[in-house]
Amino acid sequence: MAPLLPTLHDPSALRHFDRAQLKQLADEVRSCVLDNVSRTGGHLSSNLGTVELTVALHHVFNTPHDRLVWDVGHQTYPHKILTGRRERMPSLRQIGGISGFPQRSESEYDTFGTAHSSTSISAALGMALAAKQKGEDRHAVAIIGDGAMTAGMAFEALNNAGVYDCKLLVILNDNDMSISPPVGALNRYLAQLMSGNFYAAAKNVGKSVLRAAPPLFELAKRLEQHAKGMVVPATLFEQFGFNYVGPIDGHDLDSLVPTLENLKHLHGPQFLHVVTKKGQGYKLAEADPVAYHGPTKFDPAIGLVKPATAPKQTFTQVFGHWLCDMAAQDSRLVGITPAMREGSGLVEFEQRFPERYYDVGIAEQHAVTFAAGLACEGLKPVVAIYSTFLQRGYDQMIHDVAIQKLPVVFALDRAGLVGADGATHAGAYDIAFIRCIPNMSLACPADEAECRQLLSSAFAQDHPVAVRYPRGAGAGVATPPGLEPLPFGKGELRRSGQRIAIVVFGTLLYPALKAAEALDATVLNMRWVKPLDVELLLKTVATHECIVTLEEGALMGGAGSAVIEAMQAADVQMPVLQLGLPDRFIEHGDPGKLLASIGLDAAGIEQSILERFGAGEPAGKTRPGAL
Ligand SMILES: Cc1ncc(C[n+]2csc(CCOP(=O)(O)OP(=O)(O)O)c2C)c(N)n1
Ligand SMILES: CC(=O)[C@@H](O)[C@H](O)COP(=O)(O)O
Ligand SMILES: [Mg+2]
Repeated sequence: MAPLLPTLHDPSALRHFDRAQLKQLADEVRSCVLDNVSRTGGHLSSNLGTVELTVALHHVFNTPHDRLVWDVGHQTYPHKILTGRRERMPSLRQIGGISGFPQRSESEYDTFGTAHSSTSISAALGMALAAKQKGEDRHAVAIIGDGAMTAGMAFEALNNAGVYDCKLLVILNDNDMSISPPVGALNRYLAQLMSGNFYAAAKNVGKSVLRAAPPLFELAKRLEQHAKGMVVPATLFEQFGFNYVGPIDGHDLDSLVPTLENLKHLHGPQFLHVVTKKGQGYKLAEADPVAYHGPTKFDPAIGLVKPATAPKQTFTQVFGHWLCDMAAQDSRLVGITPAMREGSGLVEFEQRFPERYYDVGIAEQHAVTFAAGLACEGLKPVVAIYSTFLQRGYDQMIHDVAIQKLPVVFALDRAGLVGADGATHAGAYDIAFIRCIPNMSLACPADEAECRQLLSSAFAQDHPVAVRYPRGAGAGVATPPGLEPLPFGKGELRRSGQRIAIVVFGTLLYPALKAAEALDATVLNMRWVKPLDVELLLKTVATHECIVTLEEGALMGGAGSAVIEAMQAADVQMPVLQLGLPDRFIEHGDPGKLLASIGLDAAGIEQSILERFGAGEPAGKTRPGAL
């Protein structure tokens, strides 16, 4: 049979494919996903699991007129392949290439930009009600995973949607997995829905009844509802006002296509429960969907292999070891993750201290307030959370933790640029949004050793403290075995030089030291954004002509702003150059190249300083009055 995929430049042709062609197409899409992800790295298991669903959706719905809204968006490679981006797949998640997530700027088929979870039902409801208000005849379909469904936001949207008569279809893609095995009562409930006789009965009912396409549609609908009534008590989703259908096999096009065709003609909010397998069709990913959730490049014939030489220790590993060591020393310590056990380095902690480990699901807001509750009772919670996902828990951090001055430690992983995931996942804002909160402190270790020490410093405080560290490895500085803290709120003079002082917050210390060699500049390693070591800062300012601040965080309101505020408060006038993340979103790509592209590597730092302050003339002459 001639391949179908190369002839498809958009989904219009596949609307006319027969079932056999759709099956062939699904096989080709699956191979295309595996082939490309094995070369580029990226999200694999979830994409292998959505192949048939994607084919069926583009077959049944008139996309992009009908809106497909994917949740998280890490499962949209089949969708990208079918919507004109197959040939760009080799550029996936690389600079200038296509994104690993849906982006409105990338394609008209990407109806809603996403990468943080649990937004799809809200956005699709907005689209469905907008269509209704404007008198446009279109469907809005939200496709949400069982993991993403655990977030409060998904339930806020269900609660709102259930009372409207609009063309909204919510598809729950239930693969019984989040990144790691799913947690919580909803998961238990979905497992019940999928279990035993009910699933078998519903599946057969679906096949015998739902295959009857319109014009027998009304009859089919009645039969289906009757059949459902016989085997299913009202589901949670029906209580929310949805018409619930399922569970059906999400890899079986013979179930998917007629079910979707029928649902398209029903009135009011519809809910379809499909069951899929993460990693479907690639045995290694089926067996270990966690490892293949977001693998780096690999040979599909062999699968992921351990590197021959031990890679450098990552900051995540430094945190994981610290957490276990501190837990062994202090029985009050409890560790919390909002569904990021592997990514946040909690695997060993869960094994060793299961009774002190809490995976709360994709529920960042709850994670923070839950920690506050634990702290109220004298426990010492450590919330391990990606900087970008803490954005979800901001009010909780202020209202539930900081105002009550509760001693919660926030271990902020993925601070700064993260690379291939791009702007949605960059930890760009935590310095700016944390340092303005009273009672909060914020530390930014320059390397692995300081990371361990500053975590100990944070844990020793009687108020909330965040410690931010980046994705991956740092300078490679060996961590001390003990748990000795570094002094609270104190930085260090790292290099003495002339005229220019570079005031560094975090891991950019190392490129700064290189730049400083060339410029003979002074370097301060500040370690803390808040409290700021004002004494060290002002002492240094007094003996220099110009100041450079450096951080891997948004410039606006960031650590550099804190330095300028401190100088203003002390009535010190001096030119200040602020280096950090600019006021624009930085797309995906290799993190080293991205940092270089915005001048945050050693050469870029040196060049920016030379451009601003010259190679030796007095700073006042270079930029009079600058601050
Ligand atoms: C707000 C937020 N928290 C955490 C994540 C990290 N994350 C990405 S995918 C995922 C699991 C999603 O599970 P599910 O929706 O079931 O999709 P599956 O991976 O099973 O296809 C998590 C926790 C995220 N993207 N957004
Ligand atoms: C889609 C998502 O949010 C996660 O899968 C994320 O891509 C993981 O990122 P890390 O690879 O940095 O853990
Ligand atoms: Mg899932």
